[in-house]
Amino acid sequence: MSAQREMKEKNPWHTPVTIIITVIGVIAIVALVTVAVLQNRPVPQKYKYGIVLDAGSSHTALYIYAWPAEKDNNTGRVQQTHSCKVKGKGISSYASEPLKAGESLKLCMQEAEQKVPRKRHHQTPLYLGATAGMRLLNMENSKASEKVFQAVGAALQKFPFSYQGARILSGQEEGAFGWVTVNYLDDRLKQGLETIGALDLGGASTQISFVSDNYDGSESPSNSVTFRLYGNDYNLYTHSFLCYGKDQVLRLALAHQTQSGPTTILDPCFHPGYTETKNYSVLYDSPCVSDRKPLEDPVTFIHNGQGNFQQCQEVVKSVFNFTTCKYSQCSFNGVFQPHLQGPFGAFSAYYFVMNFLNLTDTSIPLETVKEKLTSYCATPWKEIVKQHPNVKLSYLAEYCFSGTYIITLLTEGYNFTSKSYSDIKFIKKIKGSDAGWTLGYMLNLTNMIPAEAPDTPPLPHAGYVSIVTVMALLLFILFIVSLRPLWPSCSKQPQIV
Ligand SMILES: Nc1ccn([C@@H]2O[C@H](COP(=O)(O)OP(=O)(O)OP(=O)(O)O)[C@@H](O)[C@H]2O)c(=O)n1
Ligand SMILES: [Ca+2]
Repeated sequence: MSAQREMKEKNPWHTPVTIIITVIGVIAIVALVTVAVLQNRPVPQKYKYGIVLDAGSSHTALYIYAWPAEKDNNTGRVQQTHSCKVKGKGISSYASEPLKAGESLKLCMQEAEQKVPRKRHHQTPLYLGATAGMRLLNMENSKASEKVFQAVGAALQKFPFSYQGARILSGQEEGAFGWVTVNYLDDRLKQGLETIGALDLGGASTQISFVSDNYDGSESPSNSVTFRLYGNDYNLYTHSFLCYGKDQVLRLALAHQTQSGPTTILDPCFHPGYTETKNYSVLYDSPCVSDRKPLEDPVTFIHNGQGNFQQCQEVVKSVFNFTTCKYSQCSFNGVFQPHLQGPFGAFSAYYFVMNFLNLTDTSIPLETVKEKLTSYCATPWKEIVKQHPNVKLSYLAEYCFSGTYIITLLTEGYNFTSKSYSDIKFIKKIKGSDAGWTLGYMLNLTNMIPAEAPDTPPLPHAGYVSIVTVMALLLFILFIVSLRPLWPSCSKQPQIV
């Protein structure tokens, strides 16, 4: 008995003071760890949404973007979560039946209603931006373009989103927002990295936008767009060539070959054996070519293919004017262009065409690309149709022309060389979001790219909690150690025998 009592007295952990301190300490640690764990458990992420309709000349596409609800201001955070291709042609093709332009959007809009959570519908901004097709219709018949916008606006307002209007983008906006999109998606803006130029090829216009160190915007100010994004200043060169999208350039090329009003043409840009009867009035029904219509022409002409890349390039070159330039240097049609500075991302029809032709790899020498095009264009139409049974014939017929146009536009038009050609990347998407002007347009209208870099806390939250926990533990241990004189065993003096 007495031995047991002696042991109890000697064990310092059995004194009331140390027991209380230990219990309090354990409770404190448990509380701290619980707080740290609770603070860092993954909470279900809430998202905000935005919808942009890209009303292009050839078709309309709807894009849904989403971003974490609390972090509107952070770069690289907005992502495309869904896209929908509207059935049928672009809204400008409904000039004579505007109500149908509105109706055409319904299916994609209903899809958007399903994709955006119901409780977010009312706060989801919805924009429609129209590009070159509506620019041309507006030039040709402004009343008709107004009616199309009215019909489209009325149709869009029937949906539960926050409709922000429909309008035509200027060529500068289209070019600049395409540039913002690719650089935002590639995380180049927030980090202040070297930017990527943007090359966009549509059906009715084409855009080139890039930052060049020796361009300050003073020469040809109409080509200059300045931005301050995340604390960095950008002086962007941008130009949009109306009528130089691939569908309108095809009209220009055919106009060049039908100047005298022939009944038959042998077109080097179409495959041998291709033959189609075409209507003069349809071909010349566009402000891009209407003033070139032959005075005396038959109703139709027979469009025969010949399949000769080199001669096709000559036809394509004829649609560019290289003779006038009042600036230090020009691309074509007397338009100023500073020295090219890569890298470049080339998207939309650049990608569709080069992807179809298996030519997206720009490490292939330009000479080899031309050889491949030469052999592709020379392939008989019958064989091309056989090789691609699932491709729409209207698309299929034009890839020889389109490939030739792309190579000619890049080299003769914009002055890419055999060397700088490899600075171009043909792309469709970056990190899951389509390259195009729509994301940049929405980021701008929702003020989601700040001019100044946002302040970031020096430590992430998890790091902060961990450090606090470790410090608290250390303090607790120090506290226990500092109480050592109170420990019963320590207070006893060693006995010298
Ligand atoms: N798989 C596809 C899809 C489209 N196209 C062609 O690509 C062009 C349309 O490109 P797009 O970027 O969609 O043009 P839009 O936005 O409609 O036109 P714009 O920007 O000029 O208003 C059209 O000539 C269309 O025939 C193609 O060759 N292959
Ligand atoms: Ca477009």
